Order: sequence, then structure tokens, then C-alpha cells
Amino acid sequence: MAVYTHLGAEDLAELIAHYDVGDLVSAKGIAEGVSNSNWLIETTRSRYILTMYERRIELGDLPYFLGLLDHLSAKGCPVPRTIHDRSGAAFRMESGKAVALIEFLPGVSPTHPTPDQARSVGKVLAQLHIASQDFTLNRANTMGFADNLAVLEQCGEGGLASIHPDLPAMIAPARAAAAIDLADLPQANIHADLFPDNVLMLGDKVTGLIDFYFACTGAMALDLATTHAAWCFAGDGGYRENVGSALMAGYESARQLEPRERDLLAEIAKGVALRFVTSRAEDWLDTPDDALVTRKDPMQFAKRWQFYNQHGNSVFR
Ligand SMILES: Nc1ncnc2c1ncn2[C@@H]1O[C@H](COP(=O)(O)OP(=O)(O)OP(=O)(O)O)[C@@H](O)[C@H]1O
Ligand SMILES: N[C@@H](CCO)C(=O)O
Repeated sequence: MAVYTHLGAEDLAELIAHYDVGDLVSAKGIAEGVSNSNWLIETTRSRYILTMYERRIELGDLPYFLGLLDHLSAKGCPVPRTIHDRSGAAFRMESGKAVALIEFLPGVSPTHPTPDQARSVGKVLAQLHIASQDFTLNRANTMGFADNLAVLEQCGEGGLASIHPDLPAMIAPARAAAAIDLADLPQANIHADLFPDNVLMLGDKVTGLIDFYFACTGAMALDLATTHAAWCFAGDGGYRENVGSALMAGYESARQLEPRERDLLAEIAKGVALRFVTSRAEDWLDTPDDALVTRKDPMQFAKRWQFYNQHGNSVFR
């Protein structure tokens, strides 16, 4: 479930009255997502998503996240606009927590993406990279390869082994990934978590990229490798070659990779796999056994690390 805070009808109506969006007609809590509380808001004028930021998000990062949405949507990327309140503010404080109202976009997240859907997502990702380069704010990646190593070391071999006996073996490759320098690769403001559940689609058309709360200034190749690792594997862990090549072709139809990016892609994809091993392992150890939230399996990405390690750059040709 993802409504952590109860907001009554009066609270919501009073909140919505701060925006020039018509009168509140209905508000429904949204079950998907685990980080924040989200409501689907309907007013006499349109539909919106109201998000209350519950955890993990620093208040100081909100101008970056919400400003990036406005920057990208003004350039025609399929991302939701932030609705500013009557005083022009992109977010407000409600019951001590930050809230923002964003545009509702149609579409559903694919559960078993087709090659054509992957091609569309690849192209939109490249367009986002081109459009985000002149966004004037910056945010450092807080889930970089060196950060992952520190978190895995903090989980410790014992902690990792309590999740799965093969997980402690991921510390050594995380040390190797921490030494990779991405700073010399072409940079942009990147999504950094573009899993299928963060993409809304109607058929093969991308109607929305959402959940920009890991967005940061970083290497475009890191974003492409993240999207590859998130989209191109079946539920049983098998690599879906046709989805992978469509994603790459879609990306390069809008932005050609430089040779130095292509040469590093497999190493970056291994680092990316470790980033999700890390955040999932950390969440696993932080989540009580009886919590209602379903924990995501870090081993899924340990297997993807093995895949990229075994096949190297041949995956991306
Ligand atoms: N702009 C939007 N238009 C339409 N639906 C949206 C929009 N933003 C969010 N949603 C819906 O709300 C759900 C939760 O949103 P989101 O993934 O941002 O939540 P979250 O709690 O931050 O997620 P996570 O825990 O995955 O980080 C999405 O799965 C989607 O169904
Ligand atoms: N998309 C991530 C969660 C956010 O980092 C995962 O599937 O592990």
C-alpha cells in the first residue's frame, strides 16, 4: 500500500483550493509504489496526482526533481508537469510533510514489454537526455558505484548471507565497480531508475515517464545501462535478446552513442546490477519479516551481474 498519511476530505479540499485547478470532485489513494503517499485527484477541471513525500526524499532536492519535470515537459518530453500553487510554489507543506500536485498522464506500465515497446522507451530516453542537458540545476547521484560499495560493506557479509548465501560474493565486484570513473563520459540529467513500472504506455507509445526521485546529473550511458538491466530480462531471469536490441536501436535512433560510452557499457551495466543488489539488500534488512510491503529480491540483480560479466560488450552490439 502507498498511502501512509490519512488526509480527510476537508484537508484535501483545503489543500486543492491553493491551486487554480477547479474544485475537488474525488480523491482516491493509489496502492502502487512504496516510497510516498499518492492520491488520484479529480477536480471539476481535470485529473492530477497528489504526492506526499514520506521517506528517502530530501526537501532540498524537491526543486531539482520538480523543476526537471517542468523543464522536460516544456521541451515536449512525456513527463508530468508540476502544478504550481497560486503563489507560484512547486510544493507546499501539509501536516509537516511536503506535498506536490502533478499532471495525471494516461497509460499503463507494461509487465512483459514487447520489443516495439522497448524501442519506443529507448528513443524517449535518448530524447530525455538531449532535452535535459541544459537544465540549470544539478544533483549528485547518491546511489553511485562508490556509495553502493559502502552500503554493501555496511550490510556486512553476515547480513548479506542472511538474505542469500551467494550475496557476500557481490562485495568484491562492487569494489571493482567503485573504481570506474563515469565523470568523463557525456553527461545529462538522467532518470536513473527507469523500470517498466515507471513508464506509462498506450500500446507502443510512451505516454509518461514518472517517479523521477532518483534523477541526478550523471552519465547518459549509466541511464541507458539501467534501463537495459530493468527491461530486458524475463521473469525467470533469461535475457530477452530481441527486447535488448530493440531498446538499443530505439536509443540510437535519437542519440548515437560515442565509442567510449559503448566500450564501457558492459562494465557500467555490471555496476548498475550491483546498485540494485545494494538497495534491495539494504531494504531487505531494514524491512521487518511481518511488514506488509513485498520485498524485492536482490538475487535477481546478482544474476543480471553474472549475465553481463559472462557476455561482456557483445550484449550491446
Ligand atoms: N503523473 C502520473 N500520471 C498517472 N499516474 C501516475 C502518475 N504518477 C504516479 N502515478 C501512479 O501512481 C503510482 C505510484 O507512483 P510512483 O511510482 O511515483 O510512487 P512511489 O511511491 O514514489 O513509487 P516507488 O515506491 O516505486 O518509488 C504509479 O504506479 C502510477 O500508477
Ligand atoms: N526500481 C528499484 C527500486 C527503486 O530503486 C528496484 O526495482 O529495485
